[in-house]
Amino acid sequence: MGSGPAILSLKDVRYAWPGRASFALDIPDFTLAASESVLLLGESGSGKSTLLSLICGTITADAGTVTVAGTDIASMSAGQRDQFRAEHIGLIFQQFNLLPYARVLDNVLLPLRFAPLRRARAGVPLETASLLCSSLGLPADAIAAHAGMLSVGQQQRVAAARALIGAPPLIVADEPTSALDAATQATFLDLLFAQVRTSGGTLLMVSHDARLAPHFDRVVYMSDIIRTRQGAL
Ligand SMILES: Nc1ncnc2c1ncn2[C@@H]1O[C@H](COP(=O)(O)OP(=O)(O)OP(=O)(O)O)[C@@H](O)[C@H]1O
Repeated sequence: MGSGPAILSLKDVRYAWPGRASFALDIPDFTLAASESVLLLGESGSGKSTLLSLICGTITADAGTVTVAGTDIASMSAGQRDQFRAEHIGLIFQQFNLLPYARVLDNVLLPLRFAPLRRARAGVPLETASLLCSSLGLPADAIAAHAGMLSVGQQQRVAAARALIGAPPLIVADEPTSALDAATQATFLDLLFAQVRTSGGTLLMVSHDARLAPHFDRVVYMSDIIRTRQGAL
């Protein structure tokens, strides 16, 4: 379990998608301590991805504050938020979002292009990228390939390496294991956790799959942190 200052804090956050009166997110208090791993469980449509978008600053709250690594997301311009996200947040998307025609290592190095501080933390970037890939269980021939040539499980590992490079303080993963069987999923999580511990980062993963729970320091249910108004006017 993590300790020390909060790496993520949401206070009295409210958000409604423009033109979508039927869904509103209302989060009184949600906090992650530095270095903890948290699984956020919720049903489809409960607002997990919306919450991640608020944390990443791709959307901004209608009310309340979202603080990441001590910075209030709303205090920045859109451009500053993009820069801040690149420096501080490692993202693993549901569909991985790899560039299929780019080499695996170029995919892993991509976040560093827009984040000089993160790049500086990555040491010798190409060596670090290669080491991360092999630590996450990618064989040498896969590391040398174009990302689009890899299996789903291998692409997931590339996506994890891309999120981890340069040790961002917050790693955010949107159901990255949903396409995989339970054994492959467990192996991946073990490798991911080992790397997150090495980097000292905080991991927030959202999922609807309660079987992942034993891997995490803490499990939080969307229903415990949100007040939603499904079907409200
Ligand atoms: N870009 C968007 N524009 C408008 N409405 C959206 C958008 N993204 C999500 N929503 C709406 O917000 C609500 C919550 O969706 P969200 O994707 O956050 O849930 P989720 O828990 O991540 O679901 P899933 O597990 O299926 O991915 C839904 O009613 C959805 O239709």
